[in-house]
Amino acid sequence: MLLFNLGFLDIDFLDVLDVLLVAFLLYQVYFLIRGSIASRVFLGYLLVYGFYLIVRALKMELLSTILGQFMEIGVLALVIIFQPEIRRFLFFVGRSTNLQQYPILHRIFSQKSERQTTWELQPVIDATKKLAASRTGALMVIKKEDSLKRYIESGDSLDAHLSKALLLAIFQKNGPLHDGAVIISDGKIKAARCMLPVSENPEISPILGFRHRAAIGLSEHSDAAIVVVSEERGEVTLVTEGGIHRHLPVHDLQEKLVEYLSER
Ligand SMILES: Nc1ncnc2c1ncn2[C@@H]1O[C@H](COP(=O)(O)OP(=O)(O)OP(=O)(O)O)[C@@H](O)[C@H]1O
Repeated sequence: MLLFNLGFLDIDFLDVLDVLLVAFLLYQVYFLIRGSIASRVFLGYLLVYGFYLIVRALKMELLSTILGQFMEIGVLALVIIFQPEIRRFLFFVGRSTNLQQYPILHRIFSQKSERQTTWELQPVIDATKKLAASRTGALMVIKKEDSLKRYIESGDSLDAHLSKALLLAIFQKNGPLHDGAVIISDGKIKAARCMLPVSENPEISPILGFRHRAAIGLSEHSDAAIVVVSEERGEVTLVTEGGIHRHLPVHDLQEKLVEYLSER
């Protein structure tokens, strides 16, 4: 269906839709990679691509063949370079899809895990209170739906019953297990000394160091709830995919944790 004619250009409905979709996709890509080194690589690739289109339109055979080959390899190179961003994008798309609407998919993809109850979370709340009061740094990950297998495997396996005493012992300043994160799932401390992915988001306050960046990094890759106790300031922070809640009084932490972990 022809919409309008611009001199030598016939523009129909599908062309307009095509341009709008490309613009939307480019904006999403920009949104995902802005501020990172990847954004400069992407800009460089776009410039070379623009140059290639001009060279091809001018029918400069040799140059367009060379650039054409480069573009083909470039797509593969882009997939490798942007692997974390692509993963984040697909994760975001997958997460935005409410599986509850599709019972069969929900049954296939949702892991069966016991819901954390207030009672199960009590040791985390009590330990957080004590850790914050004594300004002992801590990083505690509480599993929701997404598997945290690779992060659990990065640490020392414990599979121990969750208790306040054990959490306090783990995060003791000179203890062998205090570095890294503890991962809690189904009322158990699965592992300690776990390594989390560090967020590269340039908008994170410079006041927050690696403990907080690791918590934010994990929230970009999973739906886990992460509790951080700052060693420097003794403040409590809860990080979830929904955002960062800083300066949390302990009773607010409990409320927010229960609310977040029980919502689907
Ligand atoms: N990628 C990571 N995964 C898990 N734990 C990490 C990671 N990076 C840092 N940590 C933990 O954070 C500690 C360093 O915290 P750092 O002082 O840089 O962070 P911070 O956010 O400023 O916290 P604080 O306010 O407690 O000082 C490390 O000793 C380690 O236990």
